[in-house]
Amino acid sequence: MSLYYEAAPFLDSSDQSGSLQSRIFNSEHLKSKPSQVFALVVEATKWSEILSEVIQNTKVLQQERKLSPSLALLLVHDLLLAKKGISAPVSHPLRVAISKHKARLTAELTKARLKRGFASLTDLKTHIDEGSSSCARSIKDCDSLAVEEVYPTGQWPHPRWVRVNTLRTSSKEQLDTTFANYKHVGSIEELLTTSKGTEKFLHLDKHVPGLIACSPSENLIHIAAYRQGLIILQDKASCFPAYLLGPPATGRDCLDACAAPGNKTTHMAAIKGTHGAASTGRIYACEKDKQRAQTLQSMVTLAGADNIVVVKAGQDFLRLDPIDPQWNNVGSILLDPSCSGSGIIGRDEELAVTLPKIEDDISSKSSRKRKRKTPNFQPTEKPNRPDFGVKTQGEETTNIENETSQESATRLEALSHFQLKLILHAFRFPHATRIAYSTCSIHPQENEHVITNAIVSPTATKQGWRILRRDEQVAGMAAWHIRGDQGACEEVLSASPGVRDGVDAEEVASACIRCEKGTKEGTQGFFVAAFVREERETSSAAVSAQSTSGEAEIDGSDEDEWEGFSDSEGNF
Ligand SMILES: C[S@@+](CC[C@H](N)C(=O)[O-])C[C@H]1O[C@@H](n2cnc3c(N)ncnc32)[C@H](O)[C@@H]1O
Repeated sequence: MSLYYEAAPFLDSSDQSGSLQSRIFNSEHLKSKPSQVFALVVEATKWSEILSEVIQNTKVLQQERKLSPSLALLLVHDLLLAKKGISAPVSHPLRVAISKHKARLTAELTKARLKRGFASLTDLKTHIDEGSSSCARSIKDCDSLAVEEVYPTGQWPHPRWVRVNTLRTSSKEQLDTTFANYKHVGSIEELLTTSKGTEKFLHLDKHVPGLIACSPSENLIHIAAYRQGLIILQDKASCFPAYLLGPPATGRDCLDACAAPGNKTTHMAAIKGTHGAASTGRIYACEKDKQRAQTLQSMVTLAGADNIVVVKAGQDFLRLDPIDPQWNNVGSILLDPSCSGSGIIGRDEELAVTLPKIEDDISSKSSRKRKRKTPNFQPTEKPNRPDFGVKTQGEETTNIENETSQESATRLEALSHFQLKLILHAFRFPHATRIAYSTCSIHPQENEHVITNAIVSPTATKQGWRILRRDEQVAGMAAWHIRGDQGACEEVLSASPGVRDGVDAEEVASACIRCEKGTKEGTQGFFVAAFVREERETSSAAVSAQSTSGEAEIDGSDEDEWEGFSDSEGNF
């Protein structure tokens, strides 16, 4: 019997006894692999709202009488979204029945996507993944099965992270209403391994205020609190940058250099909002991509942050003039630039679909760049890639890891330069005293190397920037146990001896915060660090003079060399 015939009853079933996975894995009638049935049902469920609309609009069910709604949903899912397409021979009646409608189904999916304001299928996928999960609620009721059998990748499932939007509500209010029927558990591990019938569980995060972890199977995108912007689905690691940056002194402005889709922007707004709307200052949110800026604007409005956030649609951060008087009040800058996205859970498939063009852009731009000039501060070209203890690192195949080592080194080098360039530009805002830098990459080339290169740059020295040490960080971030890789910092320092005395690799590494993916912490792969300097009076003339010296080879390079990188980001 076909996989689809076997999976369909699980979609139809009103049987809620036990979790979906226990019902599938304990079924005695399956001929297909239970893990395959389980993955298909979970994925199709995540997409059911949109695909049902697509199926209805194409009137496929009226024309293909042998298809039930569930069968059609499963088939359309695989036809339009699965990497390998439909798992049946070309002549299989189900495959024939659905494939002949492919053109209309694809067109309807595009319409459904645009109607929801998503510029690309990748954006929609990210949104869907944020709103649901391919992981099961619990593995406890599958005690007899190895984790690998339940989760074929061997990874721990990813909790559903919820940030309470304190611009619109409070944690107490949400715990008393939206989450009133949830039982509290003491750790993520307990959350991921607890299941009792239909009972719901949550864990209050110990590191970021107002952050809640729910079971992976929790589908919150349909609930009122989400639709009204009271809660925001945001991965734990993605909440670190705004929290680490910290609420700036009241009245000071913030810049979010790379803002769309806006999770960190609205988190910053929520932190600033606690000062009271009148005295918060503004957040200027730059987004180079105009379409993504529309998503950003919608998110800002939904979050109730319109009175704090000013969206600069189509604005390239690198084209802002730091000494323009309009930025005189900017005290903090958040830099969350485009990156390889190697830390994102479920990234592999997405990359395979979307990255070829971007990779082409990066490699062609970077080879053009090499012909022109060599920057003073080159991120180390071929660093040893340390093992950060990511459980599944060997199994992860991001596009970068699939490339030849020369291709991936070239691409990472290009990304590193872009990221370093953003930081050096941020250093020039004369009245800024804090900068947070983050990526959803696990590669040291985009993380420790960039941070250390920035600290030893002439701009950092002249402008007085240094790393924000662990002991100076806000309590939750100082307490986080996974820190940066010292060896990676040492590589950069040893390549630039004497450039800036007093920079200590151990101190820099411990100031860096890392998150690993696929572990019991329930985070994605992520990196964040912050820079700080004392408040000082810097005349515009002095800043201007400084900005034209030093690392001009980096900062003076043609802006268009950096075009093409803007979509390689991971968005949470
Ligand atoms: C990793 S995403 C940012 C995610 C966002 N901070 C969040 O938490 O929702 C990077 C974004 O930066 C934008 N971007 C890239 N280069 C930029 C530049 N030079 N100026 C402004 N935006 C840029 C990209 O278009 C992309 O939307």
